[in-house]
This record gives sequence, C-alpha cells and structure tokens, in this order.
Amino acid sequence: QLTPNFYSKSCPKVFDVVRSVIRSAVAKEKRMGGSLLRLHFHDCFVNGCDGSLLLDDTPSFTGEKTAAPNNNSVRGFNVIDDVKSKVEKVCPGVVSCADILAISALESVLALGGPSWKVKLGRRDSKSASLAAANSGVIPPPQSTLSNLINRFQAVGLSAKDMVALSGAHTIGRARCTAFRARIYNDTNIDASFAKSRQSNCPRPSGSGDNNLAPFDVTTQDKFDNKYYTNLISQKGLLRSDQQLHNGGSTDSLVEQYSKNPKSFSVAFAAAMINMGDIRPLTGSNGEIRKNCRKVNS
Ligand code: HEM
Ligand SMILES: [Ca+2]
Ligand SMILES: [Ca+2]
Repeated sequence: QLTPNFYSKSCPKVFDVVRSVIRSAVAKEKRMGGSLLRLHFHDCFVNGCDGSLLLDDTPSFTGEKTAAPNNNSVRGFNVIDDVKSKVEKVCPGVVSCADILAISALESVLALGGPSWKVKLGRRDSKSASLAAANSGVIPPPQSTLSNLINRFQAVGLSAKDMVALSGAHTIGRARCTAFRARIYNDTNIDASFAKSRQSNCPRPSGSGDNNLAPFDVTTQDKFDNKYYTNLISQKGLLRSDQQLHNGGSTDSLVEQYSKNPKSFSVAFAAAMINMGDIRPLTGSNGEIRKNCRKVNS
C-alpha cells in the first residue's frame, strides 16, 4: 500500500526539508550518515517499519533503545528530532516518524555518494514498542553464521540476495570493539595485518576499550561505495557476520559480483532498501502520526 507519491499533495516539500537537515548533519559528522541508515534497519526488523525504535522509555514502559542490539550503540535521535520539527513546521501532523526514518536513510546514503531509490511512503507510527522483540534475535548479532543471517532476513521476507546487498551498508559507519573483539583475536579467516591493526585499538581483555571505534571499511570509511565487498575478498571483514558472506559458502559469488561491478551493487542495494522498507508497515487507520517521534500522542 505504500507509494512514493504519498505526500505529493499533503507535504510536497518533505524531501527538501529532510535533505537539508541530513546534509548539514552529515557535513558536521560523516559517521552520522551511517548511524541514520542503521536506525531504519533496526526499526524495520522489530515489528516492521513503524517508528517503534524512536520511542523513549517512560516510567510505565521500556522501549527498544536499551535492547542489546541498540544499547550504547544506536545514535542519531537528535537529528531525527530536528528533521521532525522542521517537517512539522511546513506540514503539521502529516508525515510519520517511520517515513522520516525511511527518507533520512535515503538522504544519508545520497549524502555519502551512494545510490538513489524511490522511497515508498505512507507508513504510520506505532503506539508502542517491544523491548522483548528487539532482544529476541530478530536483529542478527555480529557473531551470526551465514545460515543465521539468511534465516533472520528470510523471517522478515527478505532474500539472501537482499541480505548480501543490505550488508553493503557496512561500507560506511563504525563499530565498537565489543562487536569485533572475538574476531580479531580468535578467527583464522582474517587478514593477519588487518587483525593486528584492529587489535591496536581494541584490547583483548573484555572491559577495556569496549567502546573504542573502528571503521567498517578499511579503504573508504565515509564513502558509500562497493569497497565493503572487496574487503571481504581479502578477509578484511570487521565483524564475523561480515566475513561470513565470503567464506566459501553460497553467497561468495554475489560478493564477488558486487566487488567487480559497482553498478550491480547499486541496483541491488536500492531494490533491497525498498524491500526492507516494506516490512509490515502500519497503514490506513492503524497507528498514528506522532507529533514528537519520542512519544505517543496523548
Ligand atoms: C546482516 C546483518 C547485520 C549485522 C550482524 C550487523 C551488525 C552491526 C553491528 C554489530 C554494528 C556495530 C554496532 C556497535 O558497535 O555499536 C553495526 C553497525 C552498522 N550497521 Fe549493521 N548489521 C547488519 C546489517 C545492517 C544493515 C541491513 C544495515 C543497513 C541497511 C546496517 C547498517 C549499519 C551501519 C551504517 C552501521 C554503523 C553505524 C554507526 O556508525 O553509527 N547493518 N551493524
Ligand atoms: Ca519497528
Ligand atoms: Ca566505503
């Protein structure tokens, strides 16, 4: 039911407004582009693309922000607030927070030189969030095997091809030492000099340097390109889950294709983002259009 033209009459300026906020946020800090793209992913995988991730905890309810995959990790909520308040100024009560996440994901990728796609719109916002669902493993952990990755994506209606293309989002952004420590000290399917250089800023004992950051992409950390796949072929995937995509299994050939042919990656990524954005949206009279993305309307 989602359609790219959903706001063409009710809020024709929405893309311009989102773009200007995202461009200045990314100009200030390039990493923010990745952080915002990830918010849409973590929203969509937990009960669909319904803005649930954005709800703050209250005394009577705990939302998704402190769930294991999100806690101390997801970021960019202030930028989403900024987008929302500027959109509210031009079209009050019209554009959902779930759609703002979807448009912000596109604008973030564009700001870092990535491909475009026709974002489908018309999602409505949830009136609740689910800590339990966010903790249930629907968002795959960084130690996932290839079969777990394929299964997690299949569970939300996405193919293995979508999974490989969407993982290409790790061409930008940063990860914390806790997410890649086990890999750089224990794994054998890793380039030795890459492991060594990552170890220099991620000490072995857990509890020391846990939040130290490393770029996902050793070559072009803030450029949205296909170098993620080239890195995998040279065993420079940062997470175990990244390297799983090129480890002698069924997805090796797609990784090789995307590394050789940037256009085929762009096309696949764009299609997969549209598919991800279609996960179980609230539409029609379900949900609401939140006034403030952090809380349900009163
Ligand atoms: C395939 C399964 C995936 C796994 C296991 C995974 C895991 C992770 C982990 C562990 C981090 C680092 C978090 C931290 O250290 O705080 C991360 C960051 C990130 N992920 Fe993924 N991810 C996956 C798929 C995706 C998808 C589908 C997207 C978007 C389309 C995405 C976009 C990002 C971005 C951009 C970052 C960097 C965020 C920042 O710098 O703030 N990831 N991911
Ligand atoms: Ca959600
Ligand atoms: Ca890159």
